[in-house]
Amino acid sequence: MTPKAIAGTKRKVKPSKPVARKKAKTAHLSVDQLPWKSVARPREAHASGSFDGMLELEEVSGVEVVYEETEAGKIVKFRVAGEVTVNQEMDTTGQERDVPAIVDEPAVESSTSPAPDTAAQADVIVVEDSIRFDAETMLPEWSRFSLHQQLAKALYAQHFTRPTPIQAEALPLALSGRDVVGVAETGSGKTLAYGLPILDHLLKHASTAGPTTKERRPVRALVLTPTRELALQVSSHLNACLNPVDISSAAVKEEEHDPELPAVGSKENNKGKEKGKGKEKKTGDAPKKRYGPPPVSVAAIVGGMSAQKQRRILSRGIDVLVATPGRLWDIIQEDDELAGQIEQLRFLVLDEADRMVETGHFAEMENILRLTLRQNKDDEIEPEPATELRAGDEGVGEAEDDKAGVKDGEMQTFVFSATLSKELQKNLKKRSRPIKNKKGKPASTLDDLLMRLDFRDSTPAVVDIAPEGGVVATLQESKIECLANDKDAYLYYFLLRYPGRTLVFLSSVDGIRRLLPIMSLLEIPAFPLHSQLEQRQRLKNLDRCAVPSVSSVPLTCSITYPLAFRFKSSPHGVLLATDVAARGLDVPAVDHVVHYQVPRTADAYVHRNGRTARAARKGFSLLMVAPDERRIVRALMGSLKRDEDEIPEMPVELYLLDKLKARVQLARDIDTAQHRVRKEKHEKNWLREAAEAMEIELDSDLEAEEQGSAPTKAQRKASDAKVASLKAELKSLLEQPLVARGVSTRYITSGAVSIADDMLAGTFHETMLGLKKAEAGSDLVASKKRKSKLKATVKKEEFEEWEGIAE
Ligand SMILES: Nc1ncnc2c1ncn2[C@@H]1O[C@H](COP(=O)(O)OP(=O)(O)OP(=O)(O)O)[C@@H](O)[C@H]1O
Repeated sequence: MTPKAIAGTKRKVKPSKPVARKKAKTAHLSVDQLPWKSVARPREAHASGSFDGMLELEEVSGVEVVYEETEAGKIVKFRVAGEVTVNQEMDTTGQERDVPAIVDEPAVESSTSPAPDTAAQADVIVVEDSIRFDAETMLPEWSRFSLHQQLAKALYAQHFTRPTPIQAEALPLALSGRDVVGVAETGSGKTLAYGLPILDHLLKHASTAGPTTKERRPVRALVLTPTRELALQVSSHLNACLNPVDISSAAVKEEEHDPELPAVGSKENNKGKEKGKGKEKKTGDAPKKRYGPPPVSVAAIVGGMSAQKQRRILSRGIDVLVATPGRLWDIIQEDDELAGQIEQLRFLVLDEADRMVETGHFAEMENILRLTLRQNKDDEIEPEPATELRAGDEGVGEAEDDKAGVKDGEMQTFVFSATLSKELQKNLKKRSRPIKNKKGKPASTLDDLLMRLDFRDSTPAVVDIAPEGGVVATLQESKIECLANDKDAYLYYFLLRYPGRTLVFLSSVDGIRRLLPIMSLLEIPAFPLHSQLEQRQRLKNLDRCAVPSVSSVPLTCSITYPLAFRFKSSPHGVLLATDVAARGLDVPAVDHVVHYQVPRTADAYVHRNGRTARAARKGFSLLMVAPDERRIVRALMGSLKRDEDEIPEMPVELYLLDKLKARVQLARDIDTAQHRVRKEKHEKNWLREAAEAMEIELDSDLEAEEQGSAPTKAQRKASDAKVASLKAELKSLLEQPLVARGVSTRYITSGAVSIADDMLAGTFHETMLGLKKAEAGSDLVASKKRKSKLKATVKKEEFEEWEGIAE
């Protein structure tokens, strides 16, 4: 096969095996040397159950498989898209044959990012644009950062037209070599705020950083995250910025977004320069794919991954390693080379640093951080007095003084979270030791941990743009004050009244185990997520509630995702979760967060709420408050410097709630009856199995006792009948329509409330007849108005009824 001429090639890379160069047009490599590409999965794909526990996915594309009959047996040939042909010869028994390696000259995309000279890295598809990409005009809001062309294209392709506020504040600092402590609201794009400077540096220095063929690519950046899910998410978020991008299809998508934008190649577009939009210039026909080494690689190494896979990833070389501290420390202990690389890091990131200490990773974190300390004490810089940067401050983005910033080639440190206390930020910046308690210990474990960071910057820049009180502008909060026993009914009401993807936070695994069967009996599609589930099941359940968001689907990438990569979308999915899901997870389009139990800390409240209202989307949170939790709410709001009455109360149609309470009670009765039977069976089996395992015979008295306490056949029959009758009763209740007070379903235009108009307008509620279809947030606004009118007329004492119950 003859490779096609490579049009527009700016630079050619020497073949990794010079002997074979130009002797043939084909490459004979082992399976591992095929151009495997780590698939940058959409963020929610970390949740994909379709992967059955696979935490990393690689694919090889553009490879044609050809079978040839030869005298020696059947040969399998892998033909790679016209540029390189990779032959893997096998006989019919599947034995690989040793064929000399011959590699064609791969093309690289840009002269600014020459690729390392290594065959192991010849595994990325380079897309030659059919239109010219001009960052200045196509992505003007990012142009001041002069990001590497690849990153600009990726941002364009993902329709990230402008930086988010934290990105706008942190990028200039990080790009100019400062250490940065970034605090910004949940879902505000912190990952790219630290990720883009790292990738930009690595892409721009790819030529000098390139190792030789035999060397393992050294880890240049380490991102530590508290959970596996978050590590996988960060890795795929960063990989999405490195994926080859086909700008022509990105431009087409852009047009879909903005109807005013002329079609690529249209007359208007060709006049683009004058019009100011659609300035891309067509330079050819369909985009061309070619193969070249990846200038930068990002991968996650987390618990649950096979050792073999881990070794393969590491041996191939990772520039940006995203890891959880526990697993990373395990590997470091057995891998001196990796330990050496961690000592030489160019970037260190702590994402959600405050959670890291909560999850009990303190010891591993401490060990890893110790590796990043400077060996030579003389290198340490005297800390400067602190000056805090706020959005809008002059001088943001410029070095505060001549000494600020890290020396060339030294490690830059980024610490990001949505919740880092002001006191801690100040201490970090001044690098002063935290205030100690009476026993001489630091004020908090987090203080202690962060004080172990060896910032190379004399004055790490602190960018704190977290909103006052931790509330994201697009989030609407609400609360329901009710008895603890009524929470199931109120939750059920909320889920029926406001269908949507809902994340319900409970404080214990037992709570989830109790609620799950009740929800299931009430036909609510609920899934559990907690630490006692297997990782695979956790990811699967998360997936069930996730759908791809527009920004996360690689619409413009030249790589097509495998078919298995389908999402089980469930627009009304309900996830019953503990705080395992509270931090960092970017599950797109979560409509509501419900705090079934009041969180114990203000940070937990902020992070739980942060699972909705992400990336400037609207979101809604509901706090369910039992009388004994009011005290906690008061303290929680106090520590956020807010007034507890600020959170408006959710309106509830009490007439319908009563009907739902009856259903919930039945579901509980059924569950209790079934649970009793399950428990009896379990206990009986347990005793037998334990006796069998110990090879002992059950004491005859014990057996008799067991026989005596065990339900008789008649009793079992009676209990089965009871469950069946309760189930039938519940079924009939579930079949009955929920009709609001005063509504006549027989004569829809009559009755105190006519539903005819709503039916004609299509605004009627499908499950709750008589109510209008509404978003939780809009109902809240309406009820707020209603309440303020009422307030003018009704005596204050009447509103204080609740207070009476609470005290
Ligand atoms: N400039 C941008 N424009 C539009 N969307 C963006 C931009 N940058 C990031 N996003 C999207 O915003 C979402 C949230 O980003 P990210 O997960 O980084 O938030 P975060 O601040 O780290 O949140 P958390 O504190 O909850 O971890 C992601 O889906 C991401 O793709």
